[in-house]
Amino acid sequence: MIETAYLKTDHLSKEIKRQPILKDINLTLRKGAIYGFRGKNGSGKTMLFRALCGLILPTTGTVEVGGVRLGKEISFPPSVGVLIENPGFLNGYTGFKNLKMLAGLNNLINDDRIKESIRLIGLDPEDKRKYRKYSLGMKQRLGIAQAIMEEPDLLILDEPTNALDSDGVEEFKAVLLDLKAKDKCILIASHDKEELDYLSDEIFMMENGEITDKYHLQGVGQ
Ligand SMILES: Nc1ncnc2c1ncn2[C@@H]1O[C@H](COP(=O)(O)OP(=O)(O)OP(=O)(O)O)[C@@H](O)[C@H]1O
Repeated sequence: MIETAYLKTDHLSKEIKRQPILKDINLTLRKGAIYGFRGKNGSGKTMLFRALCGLILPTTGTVEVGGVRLGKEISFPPSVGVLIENPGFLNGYTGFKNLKMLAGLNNLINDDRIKESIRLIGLDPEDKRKYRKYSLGMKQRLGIAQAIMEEPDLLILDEPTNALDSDGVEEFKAVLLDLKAKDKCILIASHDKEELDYLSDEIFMMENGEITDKYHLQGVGQ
């Protein structure tokens, strides 16, 4: 089978104030696969993810998504869902209203799909509590729902499960495997080796802004 790359980086490097943060990153990632990124605190996972979704520009090298170079023809990947750090949800809105507001930016999905995404990740779309009353894990679940609700071709999740209970982790895994089966390209950074090994088709190890090792796994559902 010939696998075509969906996301490709070519000698991607990033310096901030002359400090190298990312060093010569070369990735070729396809759709229908889950990629895990592991590495110590400060190894560059979040910065790499920022570069892959167009939030920072490389100092040298390129990022291509769907054959289009970021920062040149387009600023952001055409179809992307992102969970990096704290999403900018509004404290005074319910979970549903927060997602509805964000869904309104692209206008691709209806209320039913928003509610389904909330339900899939174990929250109640009819919950009348405001976001400020949500627990840490509920906030993280809503962040995941936001990232997946439009079923984007590229999904970038930075430590998506660190506040989740075991039910939340199971719901998360099921959602991701369903998206993988729908031919999405999925990237996850996590410190949980077991969870990452379970979900991923390939693992990249990062150290000091470099990819120092990678290994293939069976990948669940293959
Ligand atoms: N705004 C910034 N300006 C300068 N340097 C930064 C900035 N943000 C992060 N860094 C540096 O970039 C490097 C990579 O940080 P990054 O957040 O990507 O690591 P990480 O692998 O995601 O870590 P963690 O596991 O703690 O989330 C670190 O050395 C960090 O100090």
